[in-house]
Amino acid sequence: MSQPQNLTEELGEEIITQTGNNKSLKIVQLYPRDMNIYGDWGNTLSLSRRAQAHGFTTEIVDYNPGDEFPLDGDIFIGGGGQDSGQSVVQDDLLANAETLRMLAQDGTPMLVICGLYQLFGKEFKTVGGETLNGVRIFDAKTVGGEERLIGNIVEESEEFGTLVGFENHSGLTYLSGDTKPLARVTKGEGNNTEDDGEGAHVHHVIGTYLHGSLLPKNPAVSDYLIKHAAIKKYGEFTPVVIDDSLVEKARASAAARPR
Ligand SMILES: NC(=O)CC[C@H](N)C(=O)O
Repeated sequence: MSQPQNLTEELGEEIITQTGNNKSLKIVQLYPRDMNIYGDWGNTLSLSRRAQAHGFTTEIVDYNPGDEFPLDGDIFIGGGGQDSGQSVVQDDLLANAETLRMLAQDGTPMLVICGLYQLFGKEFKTVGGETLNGVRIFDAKTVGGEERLIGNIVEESEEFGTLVGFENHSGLTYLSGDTKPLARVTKGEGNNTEDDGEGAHVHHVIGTYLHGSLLPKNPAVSDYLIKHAAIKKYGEFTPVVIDDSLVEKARASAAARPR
């Protein structure tokens, strides 16, 4: 199914609500035209709704190749894509690599999933023999594998506790240097088939193979992104206690599912 040209325009009325205070967060979705599969748009929507529940007004901005880069973004989020989609965005991404590195070092929260996670590393050698250079926020290299790693995944993260989700990738990612994994896999594969690491986490930038059900099923990750965005912009974050009982049921059911 083709993506709408501008997801924000399509759903804008619904997702931007006034909450009566003057605090707002701008969420930038990176490359929704080419990098947005397996429900990744749902992460953006979920993040926006969660920020609204914490009392913020939210604005979602799509960033596609050639657009003016939204330097005033408070949270950057990007999804997965096929190798071909990654190839399409590569030049634009590299043109913005220094800006993204600067924002990351400055503490801007970001969440990048699968295909964009791979491109936030140093390089991705595709199974077709192409080398895509990355942004170098993560000290990570990815190599295209012959086999796809597909299925439900459960992992334990120091920062977030248990994370549940779904992975679907052939790229195998290897971390080095100071880049630590986001979590240790207890069910599924994660970064590669050799170690139990999944994803990566440096500054406030999270890379992961968990797709569109990540933020709806793991609100602690949304809260982390919102908290760091709010502290960076306003110097404070006062969380609202949100009833997560339904989420807890969904998490328990996801964790119990077979691979
Ligand atoms: N789901 C994805 O984003 C896939 C990324 C990459 N093309 C891979 O298969 O490894």
